[in-house]
Amino acid sequence: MRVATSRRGSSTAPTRQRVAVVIPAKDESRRIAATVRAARAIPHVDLVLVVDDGSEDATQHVARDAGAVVVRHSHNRGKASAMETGAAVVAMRDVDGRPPRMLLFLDGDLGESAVNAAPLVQPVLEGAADLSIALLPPQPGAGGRGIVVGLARRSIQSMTGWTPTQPLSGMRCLTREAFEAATPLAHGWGVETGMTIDLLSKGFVAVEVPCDLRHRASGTDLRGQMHRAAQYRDVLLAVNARKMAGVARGVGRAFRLRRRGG
Ligand SMILES: O=c1ccn([C@@H]2O[C@H](COP(=O)(O)OP(=O)(O)O[C@H]3O[C@H](CO)[C@@H](O)[C@H](O)[C@H]3O)[C@@H](O)[C@H]2O)c(=O)[nH]1
Ligand SMILES: O=C(O)[C@H](O)COP(=O)(O)O
Repeated sequence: MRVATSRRGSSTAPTRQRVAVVIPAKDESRRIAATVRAARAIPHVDLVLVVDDGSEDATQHVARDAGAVVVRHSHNRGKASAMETGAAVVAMRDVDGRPPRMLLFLDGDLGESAVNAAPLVQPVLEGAADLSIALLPPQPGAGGRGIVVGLARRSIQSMTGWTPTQPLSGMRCLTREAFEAATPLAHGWGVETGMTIDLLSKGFVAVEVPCDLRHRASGTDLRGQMHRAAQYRDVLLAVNARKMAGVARGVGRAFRLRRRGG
């Protein structure tokens, strides 16, 4: 388990704590049933919510038949938006007098391997971390050259001091407090990078946890390269927005100090 060098670990009571799995899904009808069934088998999970992000296939029906609660965007809005919708729906289904459910975000294409995300729950449940991020084994057919991953890793490193191994990994478990501190989420594929920067900057603790997960990796074909270009764009936008916000905060602080001094 790799631990970020940041402070703070929230003290989530281990008893009665429940976990909601949130699965953003766009055109995942081939794998979503196996993913949902496997997610339901993860200890502490009592709700599996699929957010169908404007799919053109039967994702919503297949997911419902497999036992998920399903909500749907009528138009595609991107992964980050699906995550926000999912968290809002979980909040509506939380019960008064019980702690809010922890959130476990899983991709829709994990299939049966989704059950192997279970080790993400424990560090957050025990309060050792606020955010746990899955470290995946090498994926068959993956065609990445590390360009997007490198951009995200270097950006997180320079802005927080922590060097994640897999900065784009979207399989992550976090407390509701941490999720709320990370909103509004960065758009689209920038969501993981933005979330990690925001949470570590605010003193939350992140860990990376090895999980034996398999997903549909992007290849080297045109589709794969187009996908990476979109990822690069979104990660860059997320990082630049946070850098600008940092500059604005610095200017504001200097201005206030000057006024106080004068
Ligand atoms: O508009 C979209 C596109 C995708 N998805 C879902 O988002 C998840 C991840 O998408 P995927 O196509 O599998 O992307 P990958 O490139 O394989 O994703 C890697 O990189 C992303 C960041 O760029 C992370 O979000 C992922 O967790 C990580 O597996 C899947 O469940 C998709 O169905 C949406 O909800 N809306
Ligand atoms: O295939 C991948 O690992 C992601 O799409 C990121 O691509 P990258 O190789 O440019 O980092």
